[in-house]
Amino acid sequence: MPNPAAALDLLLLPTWLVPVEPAGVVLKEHGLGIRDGRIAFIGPRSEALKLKASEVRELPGMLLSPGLINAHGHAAMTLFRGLADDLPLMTWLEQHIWPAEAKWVDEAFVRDGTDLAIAEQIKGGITCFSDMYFFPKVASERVHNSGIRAQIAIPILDFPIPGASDADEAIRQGVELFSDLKHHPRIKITFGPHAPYTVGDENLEKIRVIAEELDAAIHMHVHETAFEVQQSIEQRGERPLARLGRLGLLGPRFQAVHMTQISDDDLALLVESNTSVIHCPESNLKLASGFCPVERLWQAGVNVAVGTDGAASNNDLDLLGETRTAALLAKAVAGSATALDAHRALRMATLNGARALGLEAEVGSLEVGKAADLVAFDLSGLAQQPIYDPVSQLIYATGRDCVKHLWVAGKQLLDDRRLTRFDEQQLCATATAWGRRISGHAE
Ligand SMILES: CSC[C@H]1O[C@@H](n2cnc3c(O)ncnc32)[C@H](O)[C@@H]1O
Ligand SMILES: [Zn+2]
Repeated sequence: MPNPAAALDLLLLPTWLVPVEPAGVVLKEHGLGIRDGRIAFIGPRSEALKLKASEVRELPGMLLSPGLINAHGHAAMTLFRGLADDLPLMTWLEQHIWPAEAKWVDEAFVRDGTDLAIAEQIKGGITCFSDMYFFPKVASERVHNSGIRAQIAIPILDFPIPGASDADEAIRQGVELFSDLKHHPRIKITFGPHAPYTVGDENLEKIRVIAEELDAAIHMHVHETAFEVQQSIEQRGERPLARLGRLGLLGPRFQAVHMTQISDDDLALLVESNTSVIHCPESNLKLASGFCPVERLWQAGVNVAVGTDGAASNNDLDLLGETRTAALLAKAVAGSATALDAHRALRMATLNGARALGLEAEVGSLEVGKAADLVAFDLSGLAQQPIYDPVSQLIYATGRDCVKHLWVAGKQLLDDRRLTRFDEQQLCATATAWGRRISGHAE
C-alpha cells in the first residue's frame, strides 16, 4: 500500500498545471508530487511545500501537462522520410514505399529507425506512441531500452512482409510477443491488420478470435480514402466499416485509423460499438486522402484521438503541430470556428489517446495514482506573450521546440531539451548513413 506521508521523489512547481481531467481546468500556484513513478500529490503550492521531497524543481514560465500520446504511426519509417513526396496514397504505397520496404527493411533498419522516431517524439513532448511496423519484437526492445511507453501493433497482411512469410506466421509471432510482454509496465501488444483492402475475411476472423481470447486491441487503417470505400462497394457489395462490423471486429478495443469517409450508417456503427477513431490530419492532407469530420464524431460521442502516421507521409512526428492542424482543420470541415477548441484539442492529444489505446486507467491526465507521464512546455518566449489562456497559447502559438522537460513513469527522458538516454549526434549520423545507402550514394 502506498504511504501518503512518505517522502516524494520529486516535487514539480510549474506556473500552470493542466490536468486535462477535469476538462478545461488550469491550476496556478499548484504543485505535483511523484513517488515510485506515479503521481502522488496534486495540490496548492503552499501545501506542496510542506511535503518532504528528495528533489524540488521550480518550473517558472512552464505549463505542466500529461505527456502527448501519438495514437498512430510507423516508427521506423523515419528512415524513409522524404523518400516519396507529393503522391496519392496508392501510388505512394504501391510504386514507392512497398518496393523500398521489400529492399531495405530488416531488423537493423527497424532498430535504427525506431530509435530515431523515439528520440524525435520525446523531444516533441510525446510520452506514449502507437507503432505499427515490421519486426515488432525489435521495436519493443527499443521501447524497453528508451524508457518511453508504447502500443506495438503486430503488422498483418494477406501477403508476405519483412519478418513473416504469411499472416499465420505474423499472428503466431504476435501471440508469442503478447505473452512475453503481458506484464511489461510500458509496452502493450495489439494486433494490426493493415487495412480492409490488404486483409481478407478469413484472416480478419482469425484476428478477431485471438484478440478476444487475449483481450487484446485491434489497430487498423480504415476508410483512409474514398477510393478504398468505392472499391469495397464494387468488389464486395459493402463498405469496409460495415464489413468489419459484420465480422465482429468493432468495439471498444478497436482503433479505426483515418476514417475520412463517414456515412450516417458508419457513424451509427462507430457510436453503437464504442469504437475509437484515430485522426491523422497531416498525412490525410499530404496524400490528399480526405478529411475526418472530427467535430461531427465528437458531438456524436465517438472517442477521437490524434496521430502523426509515419514520417514518410507527414513528414514529421510532431504531435503538438498535428494537434494544431487538427484544431484548425476541424473548424474548416465543420464550417464552424467553435469546432475543436484548444482545450478539447489538448484532450484529444492526451486523454482521448489513452482511451483509444486502452491506457486510460494509467495515463492521459494528471490524476493521483496515474503514472507520472508528464511534459513541461516553456511558454516564456516572446512568441507566447501575453498569456490570457496558456492552453490556447500552447495549441495555437507554441512549437515543439518549447518542450523543455519530459518524464515517463517518473523517469526523466528529456532534461532542459537534452535527451537523457540517447546520443543525439550518433542518431543523426546513423540516419544519415541509412539515407546515403537508400539513395544510392552508399559507402
Ligand atoms: C502493416 S502496417 C505497415 C505498412 O503500412 C504502410 N503504411 C504506412 N502509412 C500508411 C498509410 O497511411 N496507409 C496505408 N498504409 C500505410 C507501411 O508502409 C507498411 O507497409
Ligand atoms: Zn498509417
